[in-house]
Amino acid sequence: MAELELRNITVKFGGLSALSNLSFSINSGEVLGLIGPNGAGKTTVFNVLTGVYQATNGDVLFQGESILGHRPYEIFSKGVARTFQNIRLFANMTAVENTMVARHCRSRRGIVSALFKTRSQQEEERFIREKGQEALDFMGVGKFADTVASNLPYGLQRRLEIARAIASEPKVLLLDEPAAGMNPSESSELMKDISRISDLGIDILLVEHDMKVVMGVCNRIVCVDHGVKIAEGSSQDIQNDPNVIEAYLGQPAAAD
Ligand SMILES: Nc1ncnc2c1ncn2[C@@H]1O[C@H](COP(=O)(O)OP(=O)(O)OP(=O)(O)O)[C@@H](O)[C@H]1O
Repeated sequence: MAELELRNITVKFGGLSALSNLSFSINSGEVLGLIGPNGAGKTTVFNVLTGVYQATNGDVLFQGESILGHRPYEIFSKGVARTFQNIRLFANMTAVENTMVARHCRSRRGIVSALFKTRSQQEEERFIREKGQEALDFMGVGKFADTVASNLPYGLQRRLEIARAIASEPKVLLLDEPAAGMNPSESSELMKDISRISDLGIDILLVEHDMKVVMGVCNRIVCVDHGVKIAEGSSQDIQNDPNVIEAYLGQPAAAD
């Protein structure tokens, strides 16, 4: 079943079509890779799926219902979480506070109980902290719970960003270049993490330039170039696809 779907999406910036009539879906239980050369439109896809950009044409469906025109916070609350190409943590908050902010989207208490710190509010706050700590533990950064985010080394900040997304208990997680800046051993750890996240029942859309990571963890891959889908299939199909080879190398694959 399609969990999150782009249907005939076009996004224009002035005269430039960043996405043209693009359709694909992230299905239940899968890790879907989205690849393409620089400027192909991958981040624009994330911004459309999360309500940051509005499409010029087409529809976006979450669990079969249109979420077109919904605000980013509403889409996040429905269960679509993301990480960013350039890490965007709350730099002055501790690691656990970062995860707690994300978890608050699942809070049942209103503003009144928050203001008056009612007993039920205090209990819920404790619960939110526990859930945040669980997400940190899951991503292996539990012992840094009380460290201010900006004081964490880069690799741990990347892990914290994923922990923050997981703390919101998403149904779908969009990862934008999570291996950027990682060394080979960190990116091979990341591959294991992505599989463990998938095992939690979270569907994943992975944008990544590190092909070893993409080919290693994705069940299926979509390749875009100049905002158009040029190939879709298994990692093997994609590696052998002449359109993909041409998009990356700038010329058709040599015939035998
Ligand atoms: N806010 C914007 N205003 C104008 N043009 C934009 C905007 N966002 C993206 N673009 C353009 O849309 C095209 C697609 O950009 P996008 O960032 O989605 O590509 P990408 O595949 O994520 O690239 P990269 O791999 O380099 O991150 C590019 O030509 C880019 O310059």
